Amino acid sequence: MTPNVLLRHPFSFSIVVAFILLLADALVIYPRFRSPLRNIPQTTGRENGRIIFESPRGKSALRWIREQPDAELIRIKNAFGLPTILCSGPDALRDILNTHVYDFEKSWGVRAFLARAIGWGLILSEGAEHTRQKKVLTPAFHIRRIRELYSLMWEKTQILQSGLEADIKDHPIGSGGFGLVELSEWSSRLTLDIIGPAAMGRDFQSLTTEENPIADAFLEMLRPDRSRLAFLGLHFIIPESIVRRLPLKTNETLNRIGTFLRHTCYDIIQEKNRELMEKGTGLAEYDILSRIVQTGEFTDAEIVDQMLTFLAAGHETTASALTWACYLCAKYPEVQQKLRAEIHENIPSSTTTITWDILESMSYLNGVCEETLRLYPTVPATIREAVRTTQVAGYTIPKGTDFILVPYAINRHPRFWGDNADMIVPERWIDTLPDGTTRPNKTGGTTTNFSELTFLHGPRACIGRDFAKAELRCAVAGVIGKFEIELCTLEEPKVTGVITMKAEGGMYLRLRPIESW
Ligand code: HEM
Repeated sequence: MTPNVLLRHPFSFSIVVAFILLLADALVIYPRFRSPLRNIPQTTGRENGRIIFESPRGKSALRWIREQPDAELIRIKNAFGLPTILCSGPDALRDILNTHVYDFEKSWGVRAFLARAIGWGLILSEGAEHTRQKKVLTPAFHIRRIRELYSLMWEKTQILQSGLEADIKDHPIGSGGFGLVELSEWSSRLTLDIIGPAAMGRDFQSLTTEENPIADAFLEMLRPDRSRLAFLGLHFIIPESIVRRLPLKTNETLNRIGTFLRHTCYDIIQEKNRELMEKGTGLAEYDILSRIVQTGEFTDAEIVDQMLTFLAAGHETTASALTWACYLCAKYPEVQQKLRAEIHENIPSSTTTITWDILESMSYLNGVCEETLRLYPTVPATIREAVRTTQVAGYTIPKGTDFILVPYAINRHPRFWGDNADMIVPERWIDTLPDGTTRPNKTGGTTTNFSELTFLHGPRACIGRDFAKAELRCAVAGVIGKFEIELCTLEEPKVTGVITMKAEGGMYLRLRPIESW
């Protein structure tokens, strides 16, 4: 179309001009002169897309935060030049996680992707429905209930010890009684065998059986490889309803595993319903499922989704934390030795019965677990979208603005953690009282809760936080008490993972049993 043609067709001309003006407004005038986001400090270049593929996820965010240490918010351009906002200061985090928490939701595409793996349970519910579900489910995670589970957690940790001893014998390395052990799969099996009975009264026995379809299903579903990451990335650009119809192998795998896990959960729920009919409402209140069934608040289909959520969110996460705790102990032998001394002082042998007050009073154990969760937050990044125009740290945020929250970066922010933010310092989490005794503290010596985002905060915080911390304490005490651990290479493990932080190719470490414990 030449200009002459346009002048002869004024209507077409106006449409073209209007289109050019709209484009110029959207790409140049609005972002530079009118957008309420324009005053937020920004990074240079278009770097957002990296966050999905980089290793570790959150590395770039940490760099941006360190470049602008006092910023509450940082503007990043995504692959299409549109802004995504990184939350980097305590006021912004408070607004998003507490004050205006329901003005933010996880974007639809990512929720739809996650739903195929973890069901439409609590994690993916939003707004009033989330408030309702959280209210009903929270009592099942009361600290009193968690403490009742310590004996189950310790019993399973003892089974893990036997499994590791056998593995060491089968895979000797060098002289001196060491064996080469891949820790991440053992950790996964341990946490699955704890969440099974705790969540649904079903012992999957994955620590003792070679073939375990449930454990294998989760391992396959969450297998961290580039095709899975690329598949996740697709959900940011193509609607999920289209992605799920593409002839991709990942679609086939997710459908197959999803159907298998759903059927398994459904069968367990039917069993639980029958038990409830037979015994009336006096059903043992041991597992989370029994409690949920007895509330009468959810349909069977909804309970299947909640169970899938608890199984997925409740096992890979803590397994990852245990794996990184072992890695850190191998990397820092002085931390390992100090921790073992505390464990042996408080728990005379691996066959001793433990109680929650013993485990919860061990300051150094608490410090090592907290530092692991800080340095290797299982969920290194998560996203939010403003579902209405709102305010964050004094900035007006238009509806539709995308946000990223990056525990990996916040947890290593020198503004909160000082110059040694990247180092493991368990002592941060220990208070020394005037009489010289020590006790664990909850903030790592920082002045705000928002210095650590591993479990987030506020109404959307992880419901399983106390559960995970108890489980981690038990498992770390059992493994470090019973085994000396060494690195088998000085090379840093490459961190990967679709949602959680995993070591690429597994976490191979050298282990030697401590016979005297
Ligand atoms: C080290 C272990 C764990 C870590 C680091 C962790 C981390 C998180 C994070 C960051 C979230 C918020 C995600 C978001 O909103 O974007 C979350 C939510 C959640 N987690 Fe965990 N989690 C852990 C263990 C567990 C366990 C053991 C369970 C269950 C037994 C669990 C169940 C959930 C549920 C149901 C939610 C949704 C809460 C809500 O939206 O209200 N998590 N977790």
